[in-house]
Amino acid sequence: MSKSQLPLQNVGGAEKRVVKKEALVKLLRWHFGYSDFRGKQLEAIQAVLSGRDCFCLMPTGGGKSICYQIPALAKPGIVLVVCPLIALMENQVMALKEKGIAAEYLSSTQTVKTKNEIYEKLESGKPSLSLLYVTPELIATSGFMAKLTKIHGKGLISLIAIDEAHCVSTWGHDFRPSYRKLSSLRNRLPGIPVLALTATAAPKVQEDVIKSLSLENPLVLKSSFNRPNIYYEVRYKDLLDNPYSDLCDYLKSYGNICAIVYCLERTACDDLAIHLSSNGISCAAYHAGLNSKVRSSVLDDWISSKTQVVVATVAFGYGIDRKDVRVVCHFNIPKSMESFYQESGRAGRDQLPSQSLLYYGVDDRKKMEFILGNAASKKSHSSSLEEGSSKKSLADFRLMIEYCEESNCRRKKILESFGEEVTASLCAKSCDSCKHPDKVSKYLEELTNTTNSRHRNWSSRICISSASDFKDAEQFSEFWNRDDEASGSEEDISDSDDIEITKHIANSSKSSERRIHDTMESLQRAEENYYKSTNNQDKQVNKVDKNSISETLRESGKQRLLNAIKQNQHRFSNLQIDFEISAEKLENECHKKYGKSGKSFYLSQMASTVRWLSTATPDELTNRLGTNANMSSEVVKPAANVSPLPISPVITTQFHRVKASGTVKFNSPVSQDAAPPPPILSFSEFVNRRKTEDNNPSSTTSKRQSGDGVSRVMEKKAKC
Ligand SMILES: Nc1ncnc2c1ncn2[C@@H]1O[C@H](COP(=O)(O)OP(=O)(O)OP(=O)(O)O)[C@@H](O)[C@H]1O
Ligand SMILES: [Mg+2]
Repeated sequence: MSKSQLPLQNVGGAEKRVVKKEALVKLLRWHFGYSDFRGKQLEAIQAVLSGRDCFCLMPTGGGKSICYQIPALAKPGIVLVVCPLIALMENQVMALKEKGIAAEYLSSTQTVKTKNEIYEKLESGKPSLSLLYVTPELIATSGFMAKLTKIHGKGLISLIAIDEAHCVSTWGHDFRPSYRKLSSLRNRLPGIPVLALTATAAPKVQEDVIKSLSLENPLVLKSSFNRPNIYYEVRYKDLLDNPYSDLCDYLKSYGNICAIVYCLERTACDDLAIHLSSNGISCAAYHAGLNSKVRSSVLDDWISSKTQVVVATVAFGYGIDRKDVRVVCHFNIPKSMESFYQESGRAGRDQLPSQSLLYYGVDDRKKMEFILGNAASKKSHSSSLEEGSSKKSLADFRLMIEYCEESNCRRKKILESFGEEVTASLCAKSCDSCKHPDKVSKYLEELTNTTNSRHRNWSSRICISSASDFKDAEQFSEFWNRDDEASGSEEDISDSDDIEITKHIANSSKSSERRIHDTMESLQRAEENYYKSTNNQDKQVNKVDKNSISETLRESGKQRLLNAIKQNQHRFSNLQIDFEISAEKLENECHKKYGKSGKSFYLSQMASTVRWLSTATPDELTNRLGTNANMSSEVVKPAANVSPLPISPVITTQFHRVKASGTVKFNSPVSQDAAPPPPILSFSEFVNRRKTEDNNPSSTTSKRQSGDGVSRVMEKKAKC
């Protein structure tokens, strides 16, 4: 594989040769459309490109992914990315492919055929891949490790990136036993730099990550964890007449904004989602109790703005990159400051004013204390390591209680809990305690009085309910399941969504191959049973009725596909197709394939078609409409003057990768002359401005004109 010609510069002596900033910025602009690097991104990229290990600590939404995605484009070879969740890998790979970057992931959810194709690519000796995403469980298997060693032997691995690296540490809030096995990568793939990335700032976790991954003299980069665009607020359930209605009014007061509401239990998600929906809020529930088809459709609808609010357990979150989440609400107190920071940090990834709202209730607090205490007492019978981590869970939760029950600055509390020293003025009245100190003090006083007067009732109620309700809560909430993860399974489904299967595998004492085989069989059996039951109409009349596809559903399906085509029309602008007829053809295809199997299969097929439309090339769309759906030739006419594929401005070898994937965007990146960032508006200013723009669409004309894009691309090509 030929080396790229990126310009190098010497820093502090001849040995330290780093890639020049200008060349990297060009790549960033070309592939991602961003005008410059943020925070410590550049330093991290330069470090790993020079062959140095790096530990990179950046806040949620800070842009950690770019730290390994740019090296993948700057240097020949594959960047191996270890990710904790399949959903996260899928999202990132899909987004990269949309940008014409050759990325793949390997997971147990893929078909054997797809996996084999990727393995063939890897073993071809000249893989066109830039990034390969894998689960930590896959890395732990001897079969995959042997493959990696072989690829490494051919000099084809350029970097190992460990995303969400705090999962390595038992001190972190999301410990994953399989992450600990990643230390073997250092010995098995010698000479390859390792980049560990996390948004978890506890010093103990940092030390543990560096040690466990055997990072050698790493460059340690730490950014401030402050999220200045998030306003923090706590509301007290015990002082509200009806917290459900309060949340409903709160969301409505901002109009049709995008939000995530976190609940502790699955049933609470369902109830709250029903309540919000019945009050006119576009919303859906998401948790591991729903089948994967439903979850996938909820996710699709939310990402494509069809639904605005998702009411979810912690199963929802990692790697979901919707930038315009304006509100993250915790309807129950989270288990630790780290979880709270990660989850609330999903708001405002576009850096615009956003809100974190936490509903604190004394009942919720007791429930969580009970759960954590229970876990601690179970573990006190196990190893001292586990016992230590359980005590830590209780101490972590204490910080969350303090966050809610103290009248001091909330932002300061968050940052100080991560060991960051901050001045009182940093907050600039962007939390309720700083903005309305008198009100917050009054509420806390009322809370103390209320809890004191209700204390006796509570303690008896809590004791009675604890035996039954809390046991149920343990079964239907998500966060502790990660601790129960199988530690040696072949390739566990790295998704909290698949807890049942993982647990089943963990409990089995069979060989790993046998376990995989069993899992595949049980999945197949479940699918066959589903088909049998839906086809057996005599016995299952009610089920089929419930599952039937109405004309209204089909109409809304067509509309959904039409919207998806329109959203992606910049890519299909060279095709002379009638969007409505195309949507109808695609819907017909879905209905023909899955109509008989029932609503959920039909919906999931629709969802996957929407996803497909977001990455399909004009040719792929033509083929699908032309052959699969018998599209008439009048409808699909490929334009005669299809523009040639653009060439990346910096690396010529990249051209082949881009061309191979065939999904180059014709829209050019943003202007090279970076405009100064707009002033940060207050949250209400921002929402009001959006409302005005919505009412006056002519004020926001589209800037994405493919003609401009192509000519700019051609200009760049000429410069090259
Ligand atoms: N230099 C940049 N300029 C503008 N936007 C950027 C830049 N780098 C990244 N982003 C955008 O910021 C958002 C957050 O990036 P990313 O998902 O990598 O964050 P993260 O640090 O991994 O967050 P999390 O901890 O939640 O996983 C993305 O939408 C990404 O495209
Ligand atoms: Mg990330």
